[in-house]
Amino acid sequence: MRILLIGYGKMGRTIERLALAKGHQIVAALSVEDASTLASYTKDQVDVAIEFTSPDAAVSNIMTCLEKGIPVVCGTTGWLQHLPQVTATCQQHNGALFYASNFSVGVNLFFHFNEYVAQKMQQYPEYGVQVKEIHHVHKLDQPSGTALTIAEGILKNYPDKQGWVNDKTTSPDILGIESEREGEVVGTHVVQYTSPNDTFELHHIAHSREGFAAGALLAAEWLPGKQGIFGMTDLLQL
Ligand SMILES: NC(=O)C1=CN([C@@H]2O[C@H](COP(=O)(O)OP(=O)(O)OC[C@H]3O[C@@H](n4cnc5c(N)ncnc54)[C@H](OP(=O)(O)O)[C@@H]3O)[C@@H](O)[C@H]2O)C=CC1
Ligand SMILES: O=C(O)C1=N[C@H](C(=O)O)C[C@H](O)C1
Repeated sequence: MRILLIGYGKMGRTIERLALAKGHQIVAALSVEDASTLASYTKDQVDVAIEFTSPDAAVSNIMTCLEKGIPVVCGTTGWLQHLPQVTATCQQHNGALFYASNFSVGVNLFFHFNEYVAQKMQQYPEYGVQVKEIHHVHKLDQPSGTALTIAEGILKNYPDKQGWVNDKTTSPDILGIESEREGEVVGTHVVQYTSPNDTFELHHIAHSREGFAAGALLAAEWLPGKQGIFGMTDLLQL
């Protein structure tokens, strides 16, 4: 497959390494300096684009790909408030977008179990629930996209909670998401249920970025030829 990498940082470089090992071709790897060249690529040159940049750059990059008819896999987090606008452009151009806040298979299993556990635990009000995420100090967005997906899975099972707050809280009306930035931590997510008598946790620790990159490549192999907006539940048997 001919892959256009948009973003050539920690994720872009990891994806490049795995893609070459699988026999794919990297048409180009664009960093900030090359951002203006994105519009020069056509669907005849590129089978799929993989976008891992920054919250500020993602929407414009996705829109350009959709307008040019290039299927795009996006892992950048922190831009979902613009999803309605992106969805409209995708429909208008009969385009294809694959987005996941986290491409790791393990985290997507975690998402699945998180919803199941929340559904059970909301029947036991003596347990308070909170989410915690820990990432490296270079991360631009907070809370992490993964923590927001986890929060969504909890909130849909806790109708009395009105939303989330990016802090620790003991309020029963709101879900607390605590964010910590520490060294080079790749990505750690915890859902904790605590009662006066005990605590139990769902805990996911990413040991490297390879799991994210492998999932993004699987999505990129799957997406060409499809139309619409897709996510990991379309790709994995969960
Ligand atoms: N969904 C998932 O599974 C995962 C998502 N992520 C998310 O992916 C994003 C990127 O992460 P990561 O690779 O670690 O970050 P990095 O900062 O290491 O890399 C981002 C790269 O994108 C470049 N860039 C910024 N704007 C543009 C643009 N307009 N065009 C082309 N390149 C651009 C940056 O250039 P410069 O360095 O010059 O600023 C940088 O090299 C983040 O939002 C992160 O949260 C990360 C891991 C997994
Ligand atoms: O910025 C990162 O590094 C990561 N970002 C994603 C997120 O915001 O959830 C996924 C992963 O945790 C690493």
